[in-house]
Amino acid sequence: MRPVAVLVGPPGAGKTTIGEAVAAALGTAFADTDSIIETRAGKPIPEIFIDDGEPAFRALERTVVAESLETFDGVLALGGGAILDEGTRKLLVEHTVVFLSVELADAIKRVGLGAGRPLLAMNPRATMKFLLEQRRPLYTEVAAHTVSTDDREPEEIAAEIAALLRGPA
Ligand SMILES: Nc1ncnc2c1ncn2[C@@H]1O[C@H](COP(=O)(O)OP(=O)(O)O)[C@@H](O)[C@H]1O
Ligand SMILES: O=C(O)C1=C[C@@H](OP(=O)(O)O)[C@@H](O)[C@H](O)C1
Ligand SMILES: [Mg+2]
Repeated sequence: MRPVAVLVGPPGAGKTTIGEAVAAALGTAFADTDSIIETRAGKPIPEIFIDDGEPAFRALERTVVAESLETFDGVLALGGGAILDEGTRKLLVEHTVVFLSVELADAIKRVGLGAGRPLLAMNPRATMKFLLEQRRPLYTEVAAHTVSTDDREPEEIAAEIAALLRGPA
């Protein structure tokens, strides 16, 4: 088993929201590695960062992503920072990866003051600007398709991705 598609992109790109809609359109399951991590850790992501630190979160993320890439049959959304890990990027070479791109203005509008994303809890605008610049080449490196989400409704974006995954009629 392997995912039908893997969604990557920065926080606020809409991986969770659009992933669910794409899975519904295709009649497949949806999973988000952040939710799996929370279930496994028994606590929300901000608490993992506070109690155990970011390196512990990244280690758990690496394990959960690798397992999901091997076993999950459906649309899989990754957390925005999963692609920072070189091993994860190597695994993604074998998969259909869709990069949901977003520019700073829309990303910040969507995540506000972090909304459960500990990396953005302080100084969200400067942090998001840094994350976008640091990660853009990594998202591009792993992706077979890039879909822009700026100034677009989730339903429209999901329909485009579902059509792309179905392939030519
Ligand atoms: N295309 C979009 N336009 C407007 N708001 C969006 C769009 N995509 C997602 N959102 C909103 O932005 C927030 C973050 O979306 P989410 O799916 O959690 O992103 P990610 O998982 O990539 O961090 C949510 O409140 C969601 O409803
Ligand atoms: O960008 C990141 O490093 C992170 C993004 C979050 O997921 P979303 O991209 O779904 O917000 C979550 O995995 C964690 O807070 C770290
Ligand atoms: Mg998400």
